[in-house]
Amino acid sequence: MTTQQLHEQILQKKSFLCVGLDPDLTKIPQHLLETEDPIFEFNKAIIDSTHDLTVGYKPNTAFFEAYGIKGWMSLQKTINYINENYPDIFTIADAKRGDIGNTSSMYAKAFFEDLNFDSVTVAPYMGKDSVEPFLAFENKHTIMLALTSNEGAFDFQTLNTNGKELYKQVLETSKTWKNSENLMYVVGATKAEYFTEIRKIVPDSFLLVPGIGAQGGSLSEVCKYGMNDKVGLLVNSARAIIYASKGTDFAEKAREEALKVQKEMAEIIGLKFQV
Ligand SMILES: O=c1ccn([C@@H]2O[C@H](COP(=O)(O)O)[C@@H](O)[C@H]2O)c(=O)[nH]1
Repeated sequence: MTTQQLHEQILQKKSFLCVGLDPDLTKIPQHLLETEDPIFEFNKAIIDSTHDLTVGYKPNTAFFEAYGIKGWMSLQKTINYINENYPDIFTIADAKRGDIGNTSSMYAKAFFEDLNFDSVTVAPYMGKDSVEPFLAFENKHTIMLALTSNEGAFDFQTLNTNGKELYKQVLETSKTWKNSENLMYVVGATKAEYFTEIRKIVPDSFLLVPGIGAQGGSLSEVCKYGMNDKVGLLVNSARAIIYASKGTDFAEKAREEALKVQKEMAEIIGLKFQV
């Protein structure tokens, strides 16, 4: 998927919501545990009930890898289900990969070719040769961690290195890499006050923004400081949507929560873009 197609879908759906698929067997409704593949059944129901309100799905691979080979198969079924039934929806493998180039190439193949995700999250710590193998894939996107939503982001990412905070250095340097037009960046919603500075460095890039909902970030603050003239944001929420209910009505309740976020987004888009 191109960023232009993503932008068009955002305007059409009046939404820049990305629903996080973080299935946890201790949290999903009891009745699903009797099915052959509870994780897939859970995801499928969430996807079917929210697909018109969201432009992206972000399965976090940890929540699949934790269940071994069965979890990996649930991930494959989930991405296939989205690609077959809702091919316009942007998919993100939240895997936070990155290694020496030779190994990164294999990670890129796994997520872009085998699983056919539109994008994958990558950690920048190992530098240029660890990220460029992901960038080589046409119409695929590499979403690099810039300033994360957690408290530990202040341990390293905001440290001053040669007169500049590390996350700014990461943003600036990454722009010089081959095929950098395929980059997007992760910026936490809990760090809304940093968006103005970030937009000075990457005015046109899409930002994946986790941290509204369960982590308490503010959607309106993120939009105020982070939105560009093409929206340029994919705002993720997982637990607040997918675990809105533990009962048989979980998919319905997930839709209600997603709708609340989408309505707020529609209002913001309407005000800013007169659509
Ligand atoms: O900085 C980051 C990077 C990734 N995440 C991931 O996003 C979701 C957030 O889930 P919620 O339930 O909406 O809090 C989860 O998969 C994280 O691993 C992040 O939160 N912050």
